[in-house]
Amino acid sequence: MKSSIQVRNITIGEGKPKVCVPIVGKTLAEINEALQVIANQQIDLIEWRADFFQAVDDMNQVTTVLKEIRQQLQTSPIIFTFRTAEEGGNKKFSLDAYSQLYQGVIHTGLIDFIDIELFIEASTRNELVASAKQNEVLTIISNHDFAKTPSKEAIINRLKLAQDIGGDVAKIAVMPTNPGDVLTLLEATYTMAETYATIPIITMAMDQLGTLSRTVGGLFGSSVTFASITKSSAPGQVNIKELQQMLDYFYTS
Ligand SMILES: O=C1C[C@@](O)(C(=O)O)C[C@@H](O)[C@@H]1O
Repeated sequence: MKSSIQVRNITIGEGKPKVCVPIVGKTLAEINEALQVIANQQIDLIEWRADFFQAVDDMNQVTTVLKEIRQQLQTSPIIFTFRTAEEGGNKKFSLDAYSQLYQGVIHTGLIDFIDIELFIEASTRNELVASAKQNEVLTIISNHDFAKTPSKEAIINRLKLAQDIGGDVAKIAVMPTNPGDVLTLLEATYTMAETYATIPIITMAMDQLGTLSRTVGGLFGSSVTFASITKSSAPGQVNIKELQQMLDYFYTS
């Protein structure tokens, strides 16, 4: 099975994997600096990792940043992500605070995608998915295992669950401790993409060991790869220029 979605000027799940760059600034000034650098690069999507932003608990400031990003990158799809501390993020937030932030951001009309974690409390998660759909915001349902690489079956089951609860994209990032773990991730990706997926999937093995998955993961069915531009948002992200060169090597379109 193969599936794709069209968003703004790109089709996710078709051809060369799309390159996403995370913005990890702590302040509006730092975010603006990153936006200047991004403007000169060939990128497909940007992710605002709002858990790095100092004033993420102030909805007015969050909206100001989103307006700035939208204004400077008019054609790129924007993903909004608050990564919880439980899954490798930078700030502790109560479930209520997470939910309020997400509802607020969904209603701004400034984003294309919102990244909702698969394993937050289920009713809140489902409410957020429903709210995103009502407001025409696409959902990436995500899971991050910074401690290990789950079994092939467990990886597939998480991606399937993300699909079953209504995600538009299913994503998983795992931590390998040996090369076999990277193979497990790639095998799970391939089986999911070929056999079960009705939506695009994004997978990666983190850290240096996992670099292979960030460069050739697309051949196995992963539709987006995350690259660093100034600072990285996760271990093992390859710098955008090097990544683009490697992708050119493996894909023609
Ligand atoms: O989920 C992901 C993937 C990621 O963790 C990575 O390993 O590249 C980076 C995060 O910013 C993003 O939200």
